[in-house]
Amino acid sequence: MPQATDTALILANLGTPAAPTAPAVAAYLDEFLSDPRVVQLPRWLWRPLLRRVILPRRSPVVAEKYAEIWLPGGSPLAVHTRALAQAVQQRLPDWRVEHAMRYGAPSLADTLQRLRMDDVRRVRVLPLYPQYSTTTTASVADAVAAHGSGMQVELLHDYHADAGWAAAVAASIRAHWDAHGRGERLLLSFHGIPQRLVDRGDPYATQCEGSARAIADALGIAREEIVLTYQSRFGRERWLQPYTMPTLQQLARDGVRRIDVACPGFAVDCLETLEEIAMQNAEAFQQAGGQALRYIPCLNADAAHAGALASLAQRDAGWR
Ligand SMILES: C=CC1=C(C)c2cc3[nH]c(cc4nc(cc5[nH]c(cc1n2)c(C)c5CCC(=O)O)C(CCC(=O)O)=C4C)c(C)c3C=C
Ligand SMILES: [Fe+2]
Ligand SMILES: [Fe+2]
Repeated sequence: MPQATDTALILANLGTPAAPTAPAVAAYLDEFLSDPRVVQLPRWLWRPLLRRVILPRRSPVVAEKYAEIWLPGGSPLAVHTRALAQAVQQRLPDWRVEHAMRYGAPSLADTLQRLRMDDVRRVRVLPLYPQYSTTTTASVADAVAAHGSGMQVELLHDYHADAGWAAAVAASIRAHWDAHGRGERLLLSFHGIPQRLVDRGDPYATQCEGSARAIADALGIAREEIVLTYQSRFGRERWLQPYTMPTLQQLARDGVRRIDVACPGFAVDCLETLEEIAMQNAEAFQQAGGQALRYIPCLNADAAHAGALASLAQRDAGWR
């Protein structure tokens, strides 16, 4: 078990553009989509396609989406990740708690370097992905392996069925029900990944299922009362199904009027929750005949979230 002061905890998140502008989004997507953990096409084919076709077309469109959700303090993902790290720091006064991004700033490389300069010897890296995926968690592991030399660095694999985390998610759903009444359905939407990766052994889908079960248990409802879907498909190949948007549209056509949607695969709110779910999917649900999609925010810097992560950080099991 790590001891005081010479121990640090890094909360590692995906990263986000520095500004809601096409050049900043292009720089971010360039780094993100060049990661072979994320896109597995051969480099000679993918690099020119990305640089010449995808970034010029996609960046201005995506920049407008970021502009719609941008906060005074920056991108929501950055603002909430920072606040979460501060909340965890308060619960771990003997640790040094930092946050870092896999893509963009503050980078994992710079953060590890700063800790090394300050003679921190033990670092625990907690990827802010409750469910393990090769596309996310393993990519953080790659960066840590590349930049974590000279220190004892441990990484948490996942916390998809952690009781404290599931209880925090359940409490946020209950609070939403108390404030707004319970909708006719509860839908949990997770970020998708290509089905191909799951077929090759990525445990992500199994862990998303496990999370839904843990959240149902913590809510005291049956798993069957939850609809589980996958969002944010990128590219043309088959991703994990069922897809979020067509499922919502079908539910509306089937007569569901009010639906509650939470995104427990995202530790903090970001483009994929605030724009894709709370704006785009909410509109599609209404256009298909639904009355209201009520989005339940991510845990963000909630006390229960910070408490669950602080207790994970201190635990002996799960780190390697
Ligand atoms: C929560 C886990 C995530 C998994 C798994 C994941 C896989 C994955 N994502 C892409 C492509 C994109 N994702 C984008 C945004 C985005 N993705 C996650 C999380 C996961 N991605 C988050 C938290 C965000 C939001 C970032 C923010 O700034 O708010 C984007 C960028 C937006 C866009 O251009 O649409 C892309 C692209 C792939 C290809 C993939 C697995 C193969
Ligand atoms: Fe993504
Ligand atoms: Fe998206």
